[in-house]
Parts: sequence; structure tokens; C-alpha cells
Amino acid sequence: MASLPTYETLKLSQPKPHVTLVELNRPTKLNAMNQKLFDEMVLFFFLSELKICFEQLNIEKTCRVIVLTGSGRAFSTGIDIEYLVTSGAKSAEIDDIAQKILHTRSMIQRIQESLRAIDKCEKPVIAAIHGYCIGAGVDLSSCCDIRYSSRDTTFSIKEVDMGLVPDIGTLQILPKSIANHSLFRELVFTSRTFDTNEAQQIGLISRVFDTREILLDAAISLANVIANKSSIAVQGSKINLNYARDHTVDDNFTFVRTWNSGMLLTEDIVNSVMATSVLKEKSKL
Ligand SMILES: CCC/C=C/C=C/C(=O)SCCNC(=O)CCNC(=O)[C@H](O)C(C)(C)COP(=O)(O)OP(=O)(O)OC[C@H]1O[C@@H](n2cnc3c(N)ncnc32)[C@H](O)[C@@H]1OP(=O)(O)O
Repeated sequence: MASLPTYETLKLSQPKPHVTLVELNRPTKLNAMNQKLFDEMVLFFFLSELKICFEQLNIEKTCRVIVLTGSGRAFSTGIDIEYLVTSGAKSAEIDDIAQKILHTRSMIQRIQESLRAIDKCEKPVIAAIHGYCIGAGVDLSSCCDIRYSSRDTTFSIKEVDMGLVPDIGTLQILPKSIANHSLFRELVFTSRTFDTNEAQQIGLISRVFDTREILLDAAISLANVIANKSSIAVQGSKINLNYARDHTVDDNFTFVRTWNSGMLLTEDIVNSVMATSVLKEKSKL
């Protein structure tokens, strides 16, 4: 990237070549997600910094893998409660019940699209979670491909305690990859806090590290390993994994057949095969 874009609620850096670190950047509010992150008026269209950022990274050639983390002492404590209250007040100003419902529906849609931009980004996104991961923080992490955590994290699928059905990822994406549905449902229905042991049991996170520093190093190292693989193969794998998650087995075979009919033409295959030690040795003979 010639120069990294700047945002109010996100901080971008490049810790390794082709690796972009995206930090939620409201540390004093424990990275609670506010209107700016979801919902900015740009050229009369509502866009969000999160959506703009991930759509930009999706097409940015110098970025192959993204690490998403929170600055300060938390990953994210979920939706900004002030934002939730203000948008509720806005809807109260509307008299017609159907208009009120349309207003709320479009607000939910904008927030869904903001977080979904991560799921739809065709490059792997690794969540490095620490401190707190609450409510929409869990939704946010569920939109990522790989989730690592430090041991200190407190998780909560908090929505039921707020009288809400989780609607931005936790119940829409996570159940497709969850390992223990019984425990997952218990955590959804009770909203109780849980630790990294239970987060690992349900399959929310794959690895736990002793400190936040070690966590971030591990996430960046993993990103670096992936960034050095064939980007055609990695990006194609994410596209096919997401497609497979959302379609039937027959559809998946058809999709990958068509996909690879084109992608098998890449020079990456020759280069990758030549790079394996067996062939390297043979070519010396
Ligand atoms: C249509 C959209 C659907 C989306 C739904 C999403 C739902 C959800 O996300 S539900 C979850 C909502 N989040 C919460 O209920 C968490 C609220 N925060 C806390 O309970 C505590 O902050 C916490 C236990 C996480 C940490 O406590 P601690 O004593 O360590 O810190 P605090 O002094 O409380 O927090 C520091 C400052 O951050 C502000 N803050 C934290 N979380 C939020 C939040 N979610 N929204 C707004 N502000 C938040 C907190 O007020 C403090 O600010 P200040 O007083 O200015 O220092």
C-alpha cells in the first residue's frame, strides 16, 4: 500500500510484508462499536469505516492477510450502548409504525453489512482477541476466519440479557462451525460470561496464549506464513470455504470444478511444485 488509509475508529499498520494489522481504535471505550464504525454518511450513501476498510483491503494488492485486534485492554465490548440508545430515540421520533420498522430494519442491515464485509473479504482474517469479547464483539470475531485469544479474555454472548436476538453473526455464521452445540446454546440462552476454556470447547477459538503480546506475535507470525503461500491458492480456498459453508455438497463440487478450470492455469502451481524439496533435489541431478 503506498500509504495506509486513515480512519477515526480503526488504526492500520503493516507489521510484515503483505500483512495488514487492523486495530479497533476506541481504547478508552474498550472498543465499543459506535456509529462512526458502522454508519458514516459519505456522498449521500451510508457506509461504515469497517465496511470501507475491508472492501479496500479486499482489492489492495499489497495486502494478503489481515490480523484484526483491539487497541488497549479489550478486543471489543460490543455495540456502543449510547449508540443503541440514540438510534432507539431516533426511531421514537417516527410516528408511522411501518416507517419505524423500516428505519430499524435499515439500521440493522447497515450494521450487518459492516461486519459481513469481513466475512466477504476474500483474504484470510485472523482475530487476535484479548481482555473482553462481548456481544457484538463475538459477532465480529465470528466473521473472521481464524480466532486466537489470550488467556485473560472474558467472553459473553450478551444479547439475550439485553432482550435481543443476536443478529450480526453469532447465530448466523458461528453455528456452521461450532463444535459443541449444547454448550453454545447454553451460552446463548444464559448470556453468562465464559473463559477461553469454554470458548475453545465450543470451537470459537482455536489457540490460547499466555499474554496479549504473545498472542499478537503468534497471530502476525501465522499471517506471515499464510502471506508467503500462493495468494491464488489461499484466496481461492477462502472463497471456496465460504461457498461450501453456504451451499450443498453438489453445488460445492460444481463451483470448485469451474473455479479450478481457470485457476489451474496459474504459474503459482509450477513455482510451488518446484519449491518442494524433492523436486529441488531432482533438478540438481
Ligand atoms: C441492531 C444492532 C444489534 C447489535 C446488538 C449488539 C449487542 C451487544 O453488543 S450486547 C453487549 C453490549 N456491551 C455490554 O453490555 C458491555 C458493557 N460494558 C461493561 O459491562 C464493562 O465496561 C466491562 C465489564 C466490559 C468492563 O468493565 P471495566 O470496569 O473494566 O471498564 P469500564 O470502566 O466499565 O469501561 C471503560 C469505559 O468504556 C466504556 N464502555 C465499555 N463498554 C461499552 C459499551 N459497550 N458501550 C459504551 N461504552 C462502553 C465505559 O462506559 C467506560 O467509559 P467511561 O465511563 O467514559 O470511562
